[in-house]
Amino acid sequence: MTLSVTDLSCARGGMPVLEGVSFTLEPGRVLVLRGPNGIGKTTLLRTIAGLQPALSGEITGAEDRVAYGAHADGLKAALTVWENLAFWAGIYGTPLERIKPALFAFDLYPLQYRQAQALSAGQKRRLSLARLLLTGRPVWLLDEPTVSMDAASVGLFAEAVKAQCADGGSALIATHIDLGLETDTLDLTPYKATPVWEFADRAEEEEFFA
Ligand SMILES: Nc1ncnc2c1ncn2[C@@H]1O[C@H](COP(=O)(O)OP(=O)(O)OP(=O)(O)O)[C@@H](O)[C@H]1O
Repeated sequence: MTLSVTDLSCARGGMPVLEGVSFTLEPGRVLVLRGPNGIGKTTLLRTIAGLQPALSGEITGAEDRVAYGAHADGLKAALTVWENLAFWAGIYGTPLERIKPALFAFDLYPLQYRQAQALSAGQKRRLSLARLLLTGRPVWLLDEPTVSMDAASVGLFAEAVKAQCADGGSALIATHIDLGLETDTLDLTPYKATPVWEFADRAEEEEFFA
């Protein structure tokens, strides 16, 4: 099933951020979100994930079909790597046998008994991404998934995305790096919302903050 976004407008902190965003994401495809810092990539992903309401527009094919991987790792610090994955499997009703392949996919097998709080930043990121494999969800929504990861880990991630797509899934990924995958690209720059209000000049801004 295709994820379809039509004429979507969304806000952050009560301020409109993006207006009139439309795209489709077909099964088997990867769509990379581009645009400068602050343009609204996170806001768009959160809106599609259902974590915040849209201002207007329509999203179809999301609902309980998406797995959202945020910037933050969102791990349970005191649980081991294996326990974190088991916790996640429990939430999604995924058989525990699926944990082992997820450990291998992100080179976490040797670390499986280590508490999450004792992992390096890149290892935490790998664990966070390994959880996606336990969701069984066909559409991945990922926000800067490769931050802190070395080249080998980025390669593992790219392989996981490829496998997800080969399995009929898809991924919408906000990233500034080249994943070395065949992807489509959506630059959000043209969809920047008209600001409700802006400072007329520097003097007005300085006066406001004085
Ligand atoms: N918690 C928040 N409260 C209010 N405004 C926010 C909040 N987080 C972000 N914003 C604002 O919302 C706008 C969109 O931010 P968003 O994080 O979606 O952009 P982004 O494209 O993901 O940026 P980046 O590339 O830096 O991650 C920005 O103007 C930002 O300053």
